[in-house]
Amino acid sequence: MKIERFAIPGLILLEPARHGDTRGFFSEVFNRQRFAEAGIPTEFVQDNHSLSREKGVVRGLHFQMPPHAQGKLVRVPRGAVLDVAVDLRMGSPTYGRHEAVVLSAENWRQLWIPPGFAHGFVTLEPDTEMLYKVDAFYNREADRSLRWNDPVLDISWGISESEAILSEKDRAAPLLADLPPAFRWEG
Ligand SMILES: Cc1cn([C@H]2C[C@H](O)[C@@H](COP(=O)(O)OP(=O)(O)O[C@H]3O[C@@H](C)C(=O)[C@@H](O)[C@H]3O)O2)c(=O)[nH]c1=O
Repeated sequence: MKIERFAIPGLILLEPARHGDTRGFFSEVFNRQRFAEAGIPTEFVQDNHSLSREKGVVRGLHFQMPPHAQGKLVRVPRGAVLDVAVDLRMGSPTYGRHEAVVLSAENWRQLWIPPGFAHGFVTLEPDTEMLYKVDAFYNREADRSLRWNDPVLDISWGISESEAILSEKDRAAPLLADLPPAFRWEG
């Protein structure tokens, strides 16, 4: 399994092996021991699956307030996304900065996003499915959005506001400057 880290501490990109043969392929997409060795020592409590019908669907940027903060292990078994994680940990050397990576059925990459980040993605292909494991349960009251195209975040989504297909909740999401501080950097 290939493992890559970023300038933003905590984010981990993983690429599990895919064993191809004439029938297709086989892949261990999650192995608790190997993922723990890679720095993801967590117990997951929920598996989520979403389908986005069109190219240009933007979901995010989302997070849950403590004590319901979620770490997310995301992957794309069908289609492709540009996946984005924004560091919201107050005091972090990379607070407000983000990473954006392509996750696709083709590149087979997974992104580990620890608690303390806002997460979102834009679909690069129609009929894109996202699967992700989370380490805390969904909590509707703790669920928050951050405006996907807040200029302060400076994220290159590759689409304009008029092209983006968003939920009403995400369209009305607040800017970073208007969010209450949610997370503290713990080094
Ligand atoms: C996230 C979630 C939503 N729901 C419900 C609430 C709502 O009726 C419906 C759709 O919810 P949303 O519009 O929030 O779905 P969506 O916009 O796909 O939300 C997801 O976006 C990505 C970027 C994430 O990082 C996820 O954690 C999650 O926030 O599903 C659950 O029942 N459980 C869950 O864990």
